[in-house]
Amino acid sequence: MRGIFVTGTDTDVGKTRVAAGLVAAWAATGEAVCGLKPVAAGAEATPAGLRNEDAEALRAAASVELPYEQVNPVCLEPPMAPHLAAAEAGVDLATAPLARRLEAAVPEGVTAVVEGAGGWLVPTAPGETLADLAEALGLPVVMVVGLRLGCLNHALLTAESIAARGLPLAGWVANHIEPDMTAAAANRDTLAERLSAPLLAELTHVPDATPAEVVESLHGAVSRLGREVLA
Ligand SMILES: Nc1ncnc2c1ncn2[C@@H]1O[C@H](COP(=O)(O)OP(=O)(O)OP(=O)(O)O)[C@@H](O)[C@H]1O
Ligand SMILES: C[C@H](N)[C@H](N)CCCCCC(=O)O
Ligand SMILES: [Mg+2]
Repeated sequence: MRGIFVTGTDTDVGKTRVAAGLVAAWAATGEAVCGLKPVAAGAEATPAGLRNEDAEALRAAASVELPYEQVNPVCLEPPMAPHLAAAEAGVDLATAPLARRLEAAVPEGVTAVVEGAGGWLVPTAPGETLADLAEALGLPVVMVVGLRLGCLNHALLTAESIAARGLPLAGWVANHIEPDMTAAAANRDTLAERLSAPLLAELTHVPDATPAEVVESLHGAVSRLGREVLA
């Protein structure tokens, strides 16, 4: 598969904002691009079936339209750890068949932006995590850092675990999820010094950012990823 896997330092750090923004920014350059949300926990019942808002946002940003079930093959209703929601629903989260489904869903020549769920090592099937899925798909990783107290440790642990699997960390995004984090810029600089991957973009704190505003802040990230990862 050609694309990137978007992980984050935690749940609620801005992975969807970044992933959907990257999809839209790529689409704006004329690229054939789609978003995928392999496993979603937290969904609404609709007449068409369960729908998760991350998957809907990724679909809405795409230039290549895929059926909902291909974008989000596993959609679980309760907003909780996915392996627990899957156990309740009797759903199997095994990596290998899920990776095969995703690969079959993305047409040749289409770039896929794959959003994880929660952080890097969120459990899936027994003994497996979402990191195994990123590895099975063979994708370079983009890490979204939600800038808040505690994120330095989370970001450095995540980067170390990505490297330990031999996956490339294509870059990271500094996301100002808090309006008034103390020493936000110094925390960003600390990570820039200690992570070997490039800082791809910085998203300022904007609670109700429009898609156009998010795209604007990700143009540079898309051209860098395009040159270095998708070339
Ligand atoms: N830069 C920002 N400024 C203000 N609010 C933001 C920013 N980035 C994200 N948010 C808000 O934070 C919340 C969480 O963001 P988002 O849904 O993208 O997180 P996530 O990492 O994808 O979470 P999940 O693990 O559930 O997939 C959303 O309400 C989003 O609008
Ligand atoms: C419900 C939430 N928004 C995400 N979909 C799932 C987050 C799982 C986190 C699991 C954990 O690391 O404890
Ligand atoms: Mg999300």
